[in-house]
Amino acid sequence: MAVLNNIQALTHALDLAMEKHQNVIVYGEDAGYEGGVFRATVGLQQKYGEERCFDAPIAEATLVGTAVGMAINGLKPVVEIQFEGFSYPIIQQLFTHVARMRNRSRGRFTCPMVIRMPMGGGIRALEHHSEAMEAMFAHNPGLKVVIPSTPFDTKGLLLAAVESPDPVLFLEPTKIYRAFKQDIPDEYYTLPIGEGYKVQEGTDVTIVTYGAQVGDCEKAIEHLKGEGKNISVDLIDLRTIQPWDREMVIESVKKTGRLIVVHEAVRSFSVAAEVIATVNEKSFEYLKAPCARVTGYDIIVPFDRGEHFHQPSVQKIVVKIKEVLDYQF
Ligand SMILES: Cc1ncc(C[n+]2csc(CCOP(=O)(O)OP(=O)(O)O)c2C)c(N)n1
Repeated sequence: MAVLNNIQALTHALDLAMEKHQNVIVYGEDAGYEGGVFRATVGLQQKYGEERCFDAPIAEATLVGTAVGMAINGLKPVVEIQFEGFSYPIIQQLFTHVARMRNRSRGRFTCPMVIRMPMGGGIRALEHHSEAMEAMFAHNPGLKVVIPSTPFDTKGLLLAAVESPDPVLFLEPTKIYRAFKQDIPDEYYTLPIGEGYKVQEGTDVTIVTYGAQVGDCEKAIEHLKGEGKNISVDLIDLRTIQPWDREMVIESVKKTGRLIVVHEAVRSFSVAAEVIATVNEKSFEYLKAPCARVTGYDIIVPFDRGEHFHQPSVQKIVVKIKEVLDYQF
C-alpha cells in the first residue's frame, strides 16, 4: 500500500500503464521534461525515454489530431491538455473524428485514446482555468467521460481508460489534486467505467454528485450531524458521467423518494438535468419531493474573488437538503 494524493495516484497509474502496455505513449504541453504543469507525468520521460513521453507544441488540435493516427495504428496515446479551458481547439478532432471512428468504419477501426485534463474551479485561477464542461463532452455520442474523486478511483479508472477500446475523456478536478491522501494498493488494478460508487448508505435522501463535490457533500452531511439533525443520506459518486450508472441512481431514489444532484458545472443542459429527467421517467411515482439541484449558475466561471459564489458550497448543499426534506406535497 502507498499513501498518495490524486496527482501522485495519476503518476503512479501512468507509470504502471507504460510498464505494462508498450504501446502507451504520454505527451502534452510540458508533459515530458518538466512532468506537466501539475507534475502528473513527472519522471516518466526519464524512465521510459523521449519516444514514449514527450513535450508537445501549444497546439491542442494537433495534439489530438496526431493521436487519431496513432490510435488507429495501434498506439495508445494518453494526451494531457493543460486545462479544460484549452480543450476547445480539440473539439473539431474529438467530435468529428475521435468519437466517430468506430461508427464510421463500421467497427473496423477504433480510436482508443485517453485525453486527460484538469477541470473545475476552487483554486482561484484566471480565465480558462476553471471550466467544467463535462455535459458538453457527454452530449457527444462516442466518448466516455470519467471524473474521479479519490486517489484509489483515479488509479483504477485511469488504468481502465488506458485499457478501453474506445476514447475516454479523463477529467481531473484540480481542486482535489493535492487536497488529501489515501492508502491505495501498489499493484495494477482497474475499476469499471460506467459504475457509480455508494459513498454512504442512507434512507431519507439520495445525493448524486462527482469530482470535487463529493467531499463537499460529505462535509454537508457532517455539518447536519453537528446540528443534531438525524438525516440519513444515500450518497452516490457517479465517477463516470457517460455512460452513467442509471441503475444505482434509480434504485436509490426508489428507496429514499428524494433526489438532489450536486455539481459545479452550470445548471442548464447539465448532468443534473439529465439525471433528474431520467429519475422522473423511471421512478416518478416514488418521489416524495421535487428533484433538486445545487449547481453553478448559467454564467462564465467568475474570476477568483467571485468564484466561491458560483461553486456549490457546503452551506448551499446543507440548505438544499433541509428544503427537500421539509417539502410537503
Ligand atoms: C491555447 C493555450 N494552451 C495552453 C495554455 C497554457 N499556457 C500558458 S503559458 C504556457 C507556456 C508558454 O510558453 P512559451 O510560449 O514558450 O512562452 P513563455 O511563457 O516561455 O514566455 C502555456 C502552455 C494557454 N495559455 N493557451
